Amino acid sequence: MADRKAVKIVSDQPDFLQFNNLACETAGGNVIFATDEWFAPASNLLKVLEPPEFIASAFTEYGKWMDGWETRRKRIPGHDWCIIQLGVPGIIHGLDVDTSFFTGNYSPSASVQAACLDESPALTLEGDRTGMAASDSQFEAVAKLHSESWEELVPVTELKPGYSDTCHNYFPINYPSRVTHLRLNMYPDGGIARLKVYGVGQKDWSALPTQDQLDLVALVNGGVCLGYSDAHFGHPRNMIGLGRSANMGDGWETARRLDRPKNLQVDGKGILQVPGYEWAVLRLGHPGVISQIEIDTNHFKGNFPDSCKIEACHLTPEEEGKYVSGRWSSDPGNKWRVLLQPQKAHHRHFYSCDSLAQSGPVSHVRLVIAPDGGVSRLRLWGVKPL
Ligand SMILES: NC(=O)NC(NC(N)=O)C(=O)[O-]
Repeated sequence: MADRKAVKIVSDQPDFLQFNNLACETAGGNVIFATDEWFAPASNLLKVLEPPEFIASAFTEYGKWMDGWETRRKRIPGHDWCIIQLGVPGIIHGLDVDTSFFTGNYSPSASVQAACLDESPALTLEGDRTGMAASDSQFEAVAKLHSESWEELVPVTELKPGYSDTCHNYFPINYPSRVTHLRLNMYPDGGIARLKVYGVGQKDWSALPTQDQLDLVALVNGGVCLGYSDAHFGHPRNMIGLGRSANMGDGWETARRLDRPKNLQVDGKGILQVPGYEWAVLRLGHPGVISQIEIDTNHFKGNFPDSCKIEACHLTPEEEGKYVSGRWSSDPGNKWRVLLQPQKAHHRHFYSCDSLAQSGPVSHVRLVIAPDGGVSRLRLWGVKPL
């Protein structure tokens, strides 16, 4: 089941939660090694479409079925750890070590290390439920090559147990370097439901020929959502994920606006005349001139928007700073230029756009949907400037 839980930003939540999850399975994240996966596999850490669940009656031949990574009660020296390859390498701004439903068996402490292993031989290691010693030595052989590369992101820190009011263990991260791999250490053993790695992808744009068309807002190319008016059912960052969306949970979906007129009217183009709209602002991975737009409302069948419009502008990092204090908080009103006039939006649409209207490269876009609804994907094809 898709995550239909309301995405509600409450004031005591950290700002970094707005960024992309660079490690989740839908972004291509992968656990490449775990010291022990007796009760539950470490790959569960990266699930994103399913929030952690607890099924009281579910048991496996290994013990109680748990939705997370859970190791044995350790009876030998050492601690448990796993290596995660990020789906999208980038700059990490925060972590959520989520212990949901691990109460009498949560990991009491954890630490996180990071590395940039772009140039490394592929790490293709396998843990299993019984033969950890062999896998450990296999890993150590490779890890030795890189032992100097691992930096501490989070020191050994006590975790809170997985009750609904304590399960999120948030860690703001201030680490300016690009990360490709994380090592999650549990001290000494136990369970963690999910690891969310919030950040922004970083691509080597210098290696890309300028004439190449690229989806400039894609998660893998460094696109990021900076703010939105509403994300009740799904966060706008989902629109820039890989491929077509998996289901309705893998898209931006707002609540129904309450200011919809009681009797709806349309204009000459069939567009609803409504006072309200919803918006999401995204920063491109690199400024560029956009020539093609894709707006896909896949899976949103009874709840696609009536219309959508795209505006764009160019902001320097300093200018962006004026509008983003933690989150997108004010708006460069008069800087927006219309890139796509209001269009009906009810399936997968491709639009050519007028590069002249951009009068040069743009760095930010605002998708405006009216009155409300869901969009599964937004693609903005263009070229970076010469
Ligand atoms: N009831 C349990 O969860 N027990 C054990 N864990 C699992 N998954 O069976 C444990 O104590 O670690």
